[in-house]
Amino acid sequence: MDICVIGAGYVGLTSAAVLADLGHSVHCVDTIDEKIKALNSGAVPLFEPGLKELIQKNRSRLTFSAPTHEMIEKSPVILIAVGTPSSPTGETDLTFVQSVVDRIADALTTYKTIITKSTVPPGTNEWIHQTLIQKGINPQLFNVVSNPEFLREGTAIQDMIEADKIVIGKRTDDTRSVAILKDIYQKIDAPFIVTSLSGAEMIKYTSNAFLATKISFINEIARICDKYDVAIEDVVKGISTDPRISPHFLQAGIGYGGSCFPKDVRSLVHSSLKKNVQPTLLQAVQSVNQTQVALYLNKLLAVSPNLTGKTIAVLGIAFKPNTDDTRYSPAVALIQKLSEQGCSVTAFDPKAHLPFLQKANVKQKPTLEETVKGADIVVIATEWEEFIHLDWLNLKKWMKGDLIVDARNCIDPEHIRQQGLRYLGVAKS
Ligand SMILES: NC(=O)c1ccc[n+]([C@@H]2O[C@H](COP(=O)([O-])OP(=O)(O)OC[C@H]3O[C@@H](n4cnc5c(N)ncnc54)[C@H](O)[C@@H]3O)[C@@H](O)[C@H]2O)c1
Ligand SMILES: O=c1ccn([C@@H]2O[C@H](COP(=O)(O)OP(=O)(O)O[C@H]3O[C@H](CO)[C@@H](O)[C@H](O)[C@H]3O)[C@@H](O)[C@H]2O)c(=O)[nH]1
Repeated sequence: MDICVIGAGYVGLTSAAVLADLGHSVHCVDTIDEKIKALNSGAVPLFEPGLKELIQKNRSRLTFSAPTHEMIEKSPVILIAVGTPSSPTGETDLTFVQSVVDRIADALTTYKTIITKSTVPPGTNEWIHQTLIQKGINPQLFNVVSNPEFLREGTAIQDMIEADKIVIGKRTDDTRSVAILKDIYQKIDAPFIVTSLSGAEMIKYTSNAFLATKISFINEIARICDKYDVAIEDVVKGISTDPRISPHFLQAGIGYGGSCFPKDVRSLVHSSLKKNVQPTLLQAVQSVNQTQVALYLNKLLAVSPNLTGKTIAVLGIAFKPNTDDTRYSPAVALIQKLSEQGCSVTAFDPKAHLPFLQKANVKQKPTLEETVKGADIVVIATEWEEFIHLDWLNLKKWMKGDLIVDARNCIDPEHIRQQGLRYLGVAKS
């Protein structure tokens, strides 16, 4: 099948590569010229494990270009994967979706299945349908389908190919789309969940809000455990054998970040308030998360009250391991807060770059050794494998001080102490 994927970001590129790998002919378009140039020269403008290789493998079925009238006109299936960021009020900014809808309307002459993969608030897909009709498009010429994406950065390809479900939201008068989507995804062995347009939109937000809730819940429990000298890991181990709880998404630390959880919880809060429903629990989830970085900073200040003039090495910039994405990264927020304390911050990440212009007292270093050399304190802010399995004796030699702050609960305090270093964490005995 000929598919036009609009947007060459994490979701668009992964979708394009996976759909090409499933045997479809895919045209991936983006408005950013440099991205298209990079893709056409064999580079991938973001880091996602396996993506470059999958694109190379399927290059004969994959083209990259600016969004042209012709590209949209000739594709019977259009997949929208553009960004849906937060506006300052928390409401989802649909500017990119709106511009795609305008472009589709200009090129819609033959029947099309318009699939929305971007995460959009309840009511958006129906709005797309109505907008196209208002623009004079015959409703017989298209169907709008909500097909939210559940991939995680770092494991995007596997998550898409081994999906635990494929959610399809459609209008009741749409008799064509389910068969078309089943055809597109026929090689993926996952149950289809067919629901209304807003039902699919709500499934996506509910999934992210539930996972964010688990994280804030365990972070709150860790705060209590910290006061009673209880290791949070022991508590998680103790509760997670119960299948009703499960061990997943119960890793305590500096909180959730990334391009999805913060903005999607905000958006759901906004959608809720818009209909006069008080989102008490969702707001509490946000409130815990927004104070996690300060919790770690205060722990550090309790041990080392004056950070002025100190050198702090922060290991990790990305919002989680195995990605170069720094959107809403708690590690970046921590670096920012530390820099405001008047200390010198050196930062290192295997893939990510500091998003803000480096300040006089904040420097990203190219190697671990250069980052840690002369540091009074080392903070693990993103749990990359290589930080979990550091050669601590070497690290100790490079450091001036001896304090290790584990902001991701990812290292063994006993092991650190055995190397002659001091360990600081929340709810770690
Ligand atoms: N990143 C994830 O892990 C993830 C997972 C599931 C769902 N989502 C959702 O998927 C959507 C995309 O997320 P992302 O992280 O891939 O975004 P992104 O910001 O990485 O990429 C979006 C791309 O769309 C392009 N674009 C914007 N307007 C365009 C237009 N009119 N025509 C062509 N291209 C255009 C941008 O230039 C950009 O390259 C969002 O709604 C997000 O919430 C993201
Ligand atoms: O137990 C945990 C699990 C995660 N996190 C943090 O939570 C954030 C999000 O992590 P993760 O969910 O692994 O990454 P994303 O790539 O943002 O994926 C989420 O957001 C995507 C976009 O909507 C969805 O598609 C995915 O299903 C959903 O997991 C990161 O900062 C993690 O460090 C924790 O603090 N503790």
